Order: sequence, then C-alpha cells, then structure tokens
Amino acid sequence: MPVDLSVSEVRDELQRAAGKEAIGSGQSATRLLGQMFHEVFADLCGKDPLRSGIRVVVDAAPDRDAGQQRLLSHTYHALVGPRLTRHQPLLQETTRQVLVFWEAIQHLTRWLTDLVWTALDATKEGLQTWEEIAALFTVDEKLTRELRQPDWSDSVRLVGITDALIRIPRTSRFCTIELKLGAGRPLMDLAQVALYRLLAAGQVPSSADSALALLHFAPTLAETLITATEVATVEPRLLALLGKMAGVATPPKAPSAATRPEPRKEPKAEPLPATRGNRTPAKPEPRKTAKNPAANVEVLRRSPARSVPEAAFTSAAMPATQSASHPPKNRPLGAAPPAVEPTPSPPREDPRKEAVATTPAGGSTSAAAPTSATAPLVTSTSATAPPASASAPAASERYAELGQKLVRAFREYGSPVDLLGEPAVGPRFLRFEARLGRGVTFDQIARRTKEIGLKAGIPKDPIISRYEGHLRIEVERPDPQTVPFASILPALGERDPLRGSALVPIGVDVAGTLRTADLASPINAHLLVAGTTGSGKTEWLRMAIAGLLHANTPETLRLVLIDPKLAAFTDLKRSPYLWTKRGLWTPGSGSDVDEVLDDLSAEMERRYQLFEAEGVDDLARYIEKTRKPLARIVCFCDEYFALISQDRQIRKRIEAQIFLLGAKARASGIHLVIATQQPSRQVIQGALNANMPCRVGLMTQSAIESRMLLDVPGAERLTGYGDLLYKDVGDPVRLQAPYLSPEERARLFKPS
Ligand SMILES: Nc1ncnc2c1ncn2[C@@H]1O[C@H](COP(=O)(O)OP(=O)(O)OP(=O)(O)O)[C@@H](O)[C@H]1O
Repeated sequence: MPVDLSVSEVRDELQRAAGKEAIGSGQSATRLLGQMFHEVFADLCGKDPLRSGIRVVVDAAPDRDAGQQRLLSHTYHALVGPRLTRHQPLLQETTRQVLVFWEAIQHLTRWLTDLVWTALDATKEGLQTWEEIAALFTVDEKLTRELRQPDWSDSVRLVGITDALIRIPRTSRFCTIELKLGAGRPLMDLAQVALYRLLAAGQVPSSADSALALLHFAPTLAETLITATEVATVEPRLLALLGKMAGVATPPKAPSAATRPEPRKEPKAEPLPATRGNRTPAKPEPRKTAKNPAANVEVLRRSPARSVPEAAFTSAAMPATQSASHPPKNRPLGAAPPAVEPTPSPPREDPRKEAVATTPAGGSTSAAAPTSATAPLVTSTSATAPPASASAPAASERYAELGQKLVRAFREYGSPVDLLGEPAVGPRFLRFEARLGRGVTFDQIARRTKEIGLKAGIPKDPIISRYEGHLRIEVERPDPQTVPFASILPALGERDPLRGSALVPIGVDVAGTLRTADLASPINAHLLVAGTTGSGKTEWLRMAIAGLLHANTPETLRLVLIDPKLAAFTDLKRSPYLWTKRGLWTPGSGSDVDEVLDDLSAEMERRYQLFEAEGVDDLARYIEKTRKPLARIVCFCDEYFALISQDRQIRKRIEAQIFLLGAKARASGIHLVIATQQPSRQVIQGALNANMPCRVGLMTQSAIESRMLLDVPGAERLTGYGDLLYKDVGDPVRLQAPYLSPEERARLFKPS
C-alpha cells in the first residue's frame, strides 16, 4: 500500500528543516490576502459566467484596452471589493498590505488579458467564445503520482493541488501555473517546482513536453519558467526526503548504481504562450523570467549548496539518528525522538487545552486566534464544564469502548487508524486524536464518515478533520452534559458602574474555557447567529443577553429587542434595560420594524455629534473623558428571515439600515446581534454578509448553509442543543452554549 504525502507537508518540512516557519504560518492578514489572491485568480479563470474575467475580456473584443479596463472594474466590484468589505475588521490595520495586494491584482488582470488575447489569436483552433477559452484553464487541479525507488520499502503517493493548468493554444501541451503573492524565495521555489514536476510527470497529458511556470506578483509580475534541467539538480535529494518522510527509505548504504534514483529523461520545456505584451519568449529556453530577468540570474548564480532547500535536503536525507527535525511519517507520535534534533518541532499541546477548530471533510484546521477579549479570560478565569461523569470510571470506560468501536469500524472499511490516547471530553462531544494507518488517505476516511458512524453506533456522523498532521474525530458524547449559565459567571467579571462590559458569552470550549465576543472590538462588533429550528438559537440569544445583564446596569447597557415570533423575549417586556418604550418590538406593536432601526441610526448620529463636541471618537473615550456612563445599546433580533420575507419595500429599508449600522455604529456603542433560521444566500447575501464577519453557527440543515455562514461545511453535523461553531478570525471553533434555565431567566430578566 502506498504511503500518502502531500506537497504542502513536504514544503512545510523543507521550511522547518531550514529553520523557518512553516509556510502558511505568519500574520493572519497576510495569509488572508494570499488566500484572497488565489480565490480571485480561481474566479477569474473559472467557468462561472458571473465571476469569469475571461468572459469580460472576450465580450469587449475587439477592443483590447476596453477589455482590460472592464476586467479591472469587474475584478474590483465582483471579486475584490466584497471580500475586502467582508474582512474589513481584520484588514483595517494593514492598509499598506491591502494596497500592495490591489496592485498585484491589477498586474494579474493585465496578465490574464494578455493570455486571453493570445488564445483569441490562436485562430487555428478557432477559439471564439469565452467558454472555449475558459476550457483551456483547469483551476485548482488535484494531481497525484505514485513514486517508487529501488531503495524504498514501499511506494509513496504524492498529492498536490496546482493553482492552474493551462493548455497551450496551438499545441496540446500544458503549462502548470503556481501563483505566489509576494516576492519569491528562488531556491525554495525551485524545490516546490521540483515537487510539482514530479507530480505533473505522472498526470498531465504531454507533461514531458510541458513547462512549469511560477508567477510571482510582488506586486509586479515576474514569470519564471523552470525546466527539468534545473529540477534535476534537486530531484534526487527531494526523493530522498520523500522516502524519509514517508518512512519507506531503507537505511543508507554506500551509494551504488542500484540505489541511485533513476535518471529522468529530460523533457522539453514549453514556454507560456507568447503574449501580445511579448513577455514570454517565443522559443523554449531552459529558464526565462520575462519581466524580471534579474531574479532568474540570481537563481542561477546562487550556489544551491548553501541554499535553504539545499540545507533542508541535506539534513532531511540523513539517517534519522543524525537529523530529522520531525518524526518520520510512520514513527508513532510520542515515540522516542531521534537522538539529535537540530530544529526541534514546537511542543505539542495537550489537546484538552487547545481551542477546538473544526473544518470537517477535508479542510485544514487550526485553532482560531483568540480575540483580545478572550485572551485574559482564558488565562485568568475559566468557566469549567461540569466534570460530571467525564472523570468517573464508568464514563471513561464507555468512552474507551466507543474509541475501540471507532477503530474497528475504520478497520472494517479498510482505513485503519491508531488512537492517540484518551479522548478530550467536551460537554457534548468527545474528541479523539488519531493517526492514519499506513497507506490510508484522509480523503478515504472523510468519505466514510456515514458508514463509520453507523457501524460504531453513533447517532450523528462523526466530524473528522485534520489537525497538526493527525486526525481529529469528534463524536457525540454518549452522556451529554448541559453547561449551566451560573458556571460561566466568574468569567464575565464584576459590574463596572461607569464603563459596563461589552463581553458577550459565546460558549465553552473542550477545555472548559469560556469564549466571549467583545462588542467593542471591530472584529466582533456585530454578530450573526444562525441555525435550523430547534438548534438552540433563541436559547443562545437569551443566554447572551443574560451574560450582558450580569455585567451591566441599565446605565451602562440598553437593549433593543426584535421578536417576530412573539416568543423569545417576552420576559423582558418590562425590563429596565429596554432602551425606549419601543425597546421591545413585536409584530402588531404599532410600528414597522424599520422605524426601530431608524431610531438607532438617529441615536448613532446624535452620539457622534456628542463625541465631536468632546473631541473624542468613540464611546470608551467619551466615557473616560466625561466620567459619565453612556449606555451601550445592543439590538437583538430573533428570526430575521421573518422580517424580510414579507414585503420587498420593508426588506430594502431594513437592509439599508443594517448596512449603515453595521458599517458605522460600533464606535458609537451600538451593536447588532441578528439570528436567522436560514443562512441561505438569499437571506445572508448583502447587508448581513458585508457587515457581520463574526458568526455563531448552530446546527444547520445542510453543508451549503454551513458554508454560507462559516465558509466551511460542518455545522450540519453538530448535535443541536447549543452545540455550535464560532468564527471570528481564523477557522471556526467548536463550543457549547451555556444554558439559561427558566428559573435563572425569570430571576435575571425580572423587572426590578
Ligand atoms: N445551550 C443549551 N443547552 C442545552 N439545551 C439547549 C441549549 N440550547 C437549546 N437547548 C434545547 O434545545 C431546545 C430548542 O432550543 P431553541 O428554542 O433555542 O431552538 P431554536 O433554534 O430557537 O428553534 P426555533 O427556531 O424553532 O425557535 C430548547 O428547548 C432546549 O431544550
């Protein structure tokens, strides 16, 4: 059975061995911009007519300049603008990076215009329509190749996703494109290219004749063609690294003809199609950088012997006892490390202490960065989930038994896994950490969740994700526990009669730590809550309100409650926390709901005038300066869909107000918390999507809804009862909402 390795694992290993951070680490804004750049590229070259940039250029033909202009405008309005707006809170401190990103996007549109015109010129193929040209592109293509070496005990299946494959017009050859935002690291690039070359040789038609192009947008474009001749210098060492990472390399012997990697037949390089801008050479040459020849020269001049990848190859290819910065793939985690670890890997945290980050079904996962609001809480106080039966022997035996059932089920389906210790016990789910068995792929496992759930007798399909190079399997806890609201109170702090508190409790993570959203922070200023009927939305809204009431007085907090179902907030009808007499809106209360929102907008403007008079720009500074409380106003809306589904005109007015408040109200101390049963495109797109990046995802009806809300599937496999995925920055984190019992509610919500 071949051992699977992905290109990104190998790339990260090279980075680590070179003593650098793994690719993909780094500032979240930088990562986000890189990801956006790839998404925009995929949209422009894809087949969706509403997003395609190819269509825009072809539609404008024969006016090439008009095509370029329209493409730029389309790219901004349809693809870049909405993404920037959506991520505005994260990006607002990084104006310079955003400008560089935009410049790179402009260069990308020029490159695409050139390429489309080259294709249009290829009259021999009779390419006329945008669809025909778009068919030349394959975006995010998954490539797989099984590699064998004489000194390997098993084969290695290498998997990678190339940014784009372009069939060169007039030939049947292919050019593999790797896209980079930012300056390249020439030798690291070379190593990556070598990996793709290995891959492409097994997959792409005519690959022997094909070229691999690196497009660096830094932000100007440098196109680099890399040929097999160059790749050949690093390929043997790369193969040695692959063998070592996969654990198939046999101990090194004195080199002999038999153990040397097979020499590769040198393929001819195919340049990128010559463009009208004449950036690419007409004739294939070993390596060409059209825009930035200096970069090429640098690559060729620098001695690979002292380069980053070279060092990595050298150390990685040595016997495990001498190098190996990371355990080989088949060494059990936790087994004795090699004697010498020149660049030790970061210590693995106790899984129980990690924030849960779930991107099921193939997505990569990482713990989301805590917001500034949560950080001190995490370390100082924590609301611990009831220890309950988690530590009782009977319960732990049941969990162990469940773990064994899972192991058997995986084995029966031909995808063996090894559990790594006992599960972490959350209030409603158990999280097992596991290692893939030899030759098993993640996709194989992810495809089998239903069967494995059934076989192991688990009511809901397990949620399986990747985390730090191993598997996370989350299953419903057989003895689910409720997190009582009272247990989180210490984490919410005491009442501050002047400033109050802007912390909204969200839920408790697997380690029992409360996560909160700080409404005063730009990232969490407004919240969108969604979940199917019975998932726990209304209870969540009540719990969030109770959390705010606990830490505020009516001088520091006021509520505006919109209750289309007439059921969510009735206990608060006479609460002193209501903002005005229109503070609780229900259908038939004598006004349209948009009037309530109008009142909030008017209050926002009034506050900004107050602030201006005091020479301050937000609520906190105003309070500090005047030493007088001014209540934060939080508008909770249950069932938003019911409000907007009645009348088109009212919907328009509501959306306009939400747009305004979402964009401007935070600094004035006015916030929106909006819940909907249907996180569908029809409901979310527009005002909500643009201004509410912070999301609470309870169980949804489908993976599509989950994706719409959280950008990833997974919420459809939650268990209900306040089991949720919370997303502010980074990947969603799985949390359990505390439960406010009717008695506590009556006590906290009573009119005083
Ligand atoms: N955090 C929680 N802990 C335990 N049980 C909960 C929790 N939240 C909700 N529940 C249970 O789930 C039931 C449904 O919750 P809720 O009424 O909030 O759902 P909903 O999503 O608002 O449904 P609908 O949209 O149909 O009103 C509650 O009656 C309660 O029994």
